Amino acid sequence: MNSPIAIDRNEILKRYKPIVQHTHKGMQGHALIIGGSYGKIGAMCLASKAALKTGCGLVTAFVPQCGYDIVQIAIPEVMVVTDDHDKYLSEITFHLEPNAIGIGPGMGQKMATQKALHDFLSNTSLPLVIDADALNILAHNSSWVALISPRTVLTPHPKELERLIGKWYSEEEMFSKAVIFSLVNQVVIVMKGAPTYIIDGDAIYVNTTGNAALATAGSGDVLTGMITSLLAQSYKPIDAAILGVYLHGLTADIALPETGHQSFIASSIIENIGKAYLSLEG
Ligand SMILES: NC(=O)C1=CN([C@@H]2O[C@H](COP(=O)(O)OP(=O)(O)OC[C@H]3O[C@@H](n4cnc5c(N)ncnc54)[C@H](OP(=O)(O)O)[C@@H]3O)[C@@H](O)[C@H]2O)[C@@H](O)CC1
Ligand SMILES: Nc1ncnc2c1ncn2[C@@H]1O[C@H](COP(=O)(O)OP(=O)(O)O)[C@@H](O)[C@H]1O
Ligand SMILES: [Mg+2]
Repeated sequence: MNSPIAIDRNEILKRYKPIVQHTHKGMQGHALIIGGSYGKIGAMCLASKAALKTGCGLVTAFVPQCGYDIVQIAIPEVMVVTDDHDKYLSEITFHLEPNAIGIGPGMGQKMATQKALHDFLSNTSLPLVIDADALNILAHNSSWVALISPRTVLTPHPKELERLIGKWYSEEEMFSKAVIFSLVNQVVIVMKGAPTYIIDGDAIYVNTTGNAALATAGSGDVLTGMITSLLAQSYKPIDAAILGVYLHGLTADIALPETGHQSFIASSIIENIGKAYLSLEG
């Protein structure tokens, strides 16, 4: 196994692209976030707001109908498109041209949603982040992994990773299975945890930011929105994954002296994205 490359400030400054003065919202990229189900629309609010606060110009959320008012009221800056079904996704069709898509937060695993994911993956070649229930559906239907476009970013936590690549009995075996999965399927794997590793073929990166304050509901949903936003802003998938994971962790390092571990919540990540960016400029 290659020794991991540390994702530190130096690595980030090689990749970070400051905003150009004469940009406009149409140039900043349009992110589409797909997911949500009855009782889990919050995951979509978090991911969509995080996408906006990471800098893309436009964000649309695709949710079941029960999510319409919730997302519109929670984040007026986000546009909303709804599925025909009230409580879960049943068919993912939209008439927009996003630059990147994130799919999975709060999506659930109903049979109709599984079929919708299958049809969606068969028909999209846009830069993509796959998270949460979309990963779980892929794990149940392993042949569908072949439908994923090359360079897609997968963001499993340890349980989701295990469902996807199977059990491991040592850390070495975990890395070897993840590297093989990445090579065979040509995907970037963000192995979330403490620390988070990023696997891009046989290249392995380890993040240096973040702390236990991130062990809170919805912090992965926020990360999905952040990486999707960076993809929509034309970052290469590996750079979007590296920068997204670094900034996400940095928010918790910045906020910790004020919030302590306990009162830091997923919304605190979103609130501190601006300070995390500013620390790159200094
Ligand atoms: N407000 C909302 O709308 C929210 C909605 N959400 C949405 O809910 C959906 C389900 O997502 P989910 O991740 O909670 O469920 P699931 O895949 O069964 O995994 C849970 C199990 O995984 C494990 N595990 C996790 N982390 C681990 C670690 N670091 N290290 C080790 N193990 C770890 C742990 O297993 P255990 O240790 O208990 O065996 C745990 O019990 C999804 O769509 C998501 O987007 C949530 O984001 C919350 C906010
Ligand atoms: N102890 C910890 N130290 C650093 N990061 C952590 C820790 N616990 C969780 N995280 C981070 O928080 C996020 C959790 O993601 P996930 O489990 O998908 O949350 P959710 O599904 O609730 O949104 C990941 O980015 C993970 O790396
Ligand atoms: Mg998650």
